[in-house]
Amino acid sequence: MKLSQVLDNPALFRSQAYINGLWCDSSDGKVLDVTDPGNGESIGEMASVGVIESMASVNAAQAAFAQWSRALPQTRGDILRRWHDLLLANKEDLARIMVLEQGKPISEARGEIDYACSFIDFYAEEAKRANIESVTSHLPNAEVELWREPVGVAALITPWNFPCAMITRKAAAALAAGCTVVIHPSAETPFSATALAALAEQSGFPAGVFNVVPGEAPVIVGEWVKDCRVRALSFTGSTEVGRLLYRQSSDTVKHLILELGGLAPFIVFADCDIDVAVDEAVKAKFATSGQDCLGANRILVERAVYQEFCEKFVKRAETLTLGYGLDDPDLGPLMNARAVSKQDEQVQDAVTRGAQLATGGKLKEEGTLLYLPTVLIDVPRDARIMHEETFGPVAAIAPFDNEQEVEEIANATEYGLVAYLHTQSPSRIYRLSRSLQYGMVAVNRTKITGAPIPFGGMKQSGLGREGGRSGMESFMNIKYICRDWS
Ligand SMILES: NC(=O)c1ccc[n+]([C@@H]2O[C@H](COP(=O)([O-])OP(=O)(O)OC[C@H]3O[C@@H](n4cnc5c(N)ncnc54)[C@H](O)[C@@H]3O)[C@@H](O)[C@H]2O)c1
Ligand SMILES: N[C@@H](CC=O)C(=O)O
Repeated sequence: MKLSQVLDNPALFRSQAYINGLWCDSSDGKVLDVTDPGNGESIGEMASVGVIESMASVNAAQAAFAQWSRALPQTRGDILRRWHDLLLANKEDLARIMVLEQGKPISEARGEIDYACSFIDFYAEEAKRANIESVTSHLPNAEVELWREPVGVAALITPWNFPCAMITRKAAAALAAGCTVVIHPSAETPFSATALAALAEQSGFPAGVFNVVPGEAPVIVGEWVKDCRVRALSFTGSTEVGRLLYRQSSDTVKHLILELGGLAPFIVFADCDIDVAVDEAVKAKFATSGQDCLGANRILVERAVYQEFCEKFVKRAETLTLGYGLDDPDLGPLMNARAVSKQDEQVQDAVTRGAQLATGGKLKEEGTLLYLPTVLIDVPRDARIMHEETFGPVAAIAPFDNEQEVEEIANATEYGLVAYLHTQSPSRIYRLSRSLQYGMVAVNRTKITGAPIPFGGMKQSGLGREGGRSGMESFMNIKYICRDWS
């Protein structure tokens, strides 16, 4: 099915880059073929632009910065608000675009549009609150002020698993702060990005403020990292590419926001409500077919309730439906064949090292990307799945005997994005919330994200925060003014 055939609003189907308020093809005519992971069919071709367009996007964003950064915050907020309203008005079409290019179930896609909108809503307000701060002076006859000013052009690089929300979480914050943006979406999901650009154009962002540049990532982003005019780089994606961009940005000392991979521990103590813990673990593992940076990668269960938990979890996993996103199953397909191979490799490795495969471990049907919800139990600590992000529907469960042991297992990783904890003991909640080396700790629940919170990780899960007040401050410099009044 072609994307253009499933939209009520055909203006959302854009197959070109959006630079300086104009839609453009690649100067060398290159295109990307985008396929539906649900059936392998081509849904359309997107312009795959190169160095010329990448540089042009920065030229445009730099030229637009002077006016946009000086616009009243209320004006920026009003335009963001119009963008928000247009996204909501086109929610069904945006959700369908996402299903066709990413594969997720339509209910999840609709949920993502709401989530994406919530960031624009939040920052349309927050734009007005970049207040000047007065500091009580430490010097005689001096007035001390801190001003918050936009850093300049911001490069935003986003992954395929949340094709809209990862863009709005960055772009709304940067635009509210007064930055102009150049956005590079993943090659797997460029149509969501250009649909957002079509709505941004309609909202009235001046030319050059909002640019979307699809194509080969190393070519496009490679220009941006070198360019001194790009003052901030906000990246969401794998830790591997994050490390590369960190190195590449060092020559021009950019502000960096890195939202990288995770290896979340999901810790279940015997004193918790096991049925709740099972329900929450199923959500934390299988949402978006496990293709979520917050996905529960290691499910660690206290030995006294281990067997009960495993039986209930396996039963639940086996009831989950798997199918085509528009039919709204519980799980959709994986993004590509590489993701399928990774599941197979991690399952094989765990089994070879002594884990038991309780269910799944293969595709629902050969030739598809529909990987069965899979549960491995008694997974040994040296298995790959206990150290490498799975990013798929394979759950790894292992027992533990005491708090000290589980804390040590949970922290024995380079990652530190989110940890889940299930226990009724207030003192244990307090102790572990302190000692878990994670940027976010979810206690007796799975859903914790939203526009007002500072999303982000520690260690090699990233730098800086997105969302909330800190999300906007990431795109601002503090200028210190000291005035003599004697
Ligand atoms: N922490 C978070 O908020 C968060 C959110 C979503 C996804 N993720 C992570 O993202 C990963 C999955 O997404 P992905 O497969 O799209 O990640 P990825 O790192 O392969 O790609 C992310 C983005 O980087 C671009 N990119 C790829 N290679 C590049 C290069 N050499 N130079 C410049 N840019 C390059 C891609 O085109 C894409 O736009 C997982 O590791 C997941 O945990 C993190
Ligand atoms: N699930 C995350 C995105 C990571 O993949 C979120 O809620 O923002």
